[in-house]
Amino acid sequence: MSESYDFLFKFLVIGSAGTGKSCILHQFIENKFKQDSNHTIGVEFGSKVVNVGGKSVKLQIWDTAGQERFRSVTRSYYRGAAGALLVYDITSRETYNALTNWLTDARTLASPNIVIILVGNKKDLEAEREVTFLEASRFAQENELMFLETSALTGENIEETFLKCARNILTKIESGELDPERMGSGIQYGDSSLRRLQQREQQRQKKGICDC
Ligand SMILES: Nc1nc2c(ncn2[C@@H]2O[C@H](COP(=O)(O)OP(=O)(O)OP(=O)(O)O)[C@@H](O)[C@H]2O)c(=O)[nH]1
Repeated sequence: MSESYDFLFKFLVIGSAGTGKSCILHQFIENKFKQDSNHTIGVEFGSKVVNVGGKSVKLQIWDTAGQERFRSVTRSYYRGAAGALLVYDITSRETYNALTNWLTDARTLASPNIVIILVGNKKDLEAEREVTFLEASRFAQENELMFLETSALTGENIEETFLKCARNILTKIESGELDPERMGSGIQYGDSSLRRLQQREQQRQKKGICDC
């Protein structure tokens, strides 16, 4: 069955190994916690259509391996991504310290305009927390990132993370800051949008004929 949607956005999920990227994607798509998550080899893929501000948006999501040995493979998937979830584990300072490198990769390899949301995962493990909410919020602010803490285990803020990122991209399209027709924007018009654009163009042409 063909799906109808207004836009398609390409998303990446990046961050160090073991931060919970695959579990976040699984929770978002299947609405349940992936019990037996193994390290991702290369990349995995998922997609879901969501409603954002009255528009239907298909999210095409690439979940990348965090392990260094897959870095050359995963980097080749960055190109033309419209949005990214940059994930660290709130119980691991090491994964937080690695954020700057991941961020540089995303902005140089995907696009300087990529919309990124910083995600502090494993919020359910409060007793083991090594990174405070405040310091991560400051990092987000300094680097122009949105920010949420999530739990792929309980599902807290998982859907909101994807929606927040998609909403931000949509706002930028509407304000003209992002152009879906630019090569490598990571955005495509879906059937519904194309039909609407065609109708608008036909009306514009009709008006042009009447005007002269
Ligand atoms: N308590 C808790 N554990 C989590 C959460 N998310 C993931 N985990 C656990 O963290 C481990 C790593 O999760 P993955 O989703 O495989 O991590 P990943 O970031 O995809 O790892 P790579 O594929 O190696 O990059 C697993 O043992 C998960 O069960 C969470 O929100 N809370």
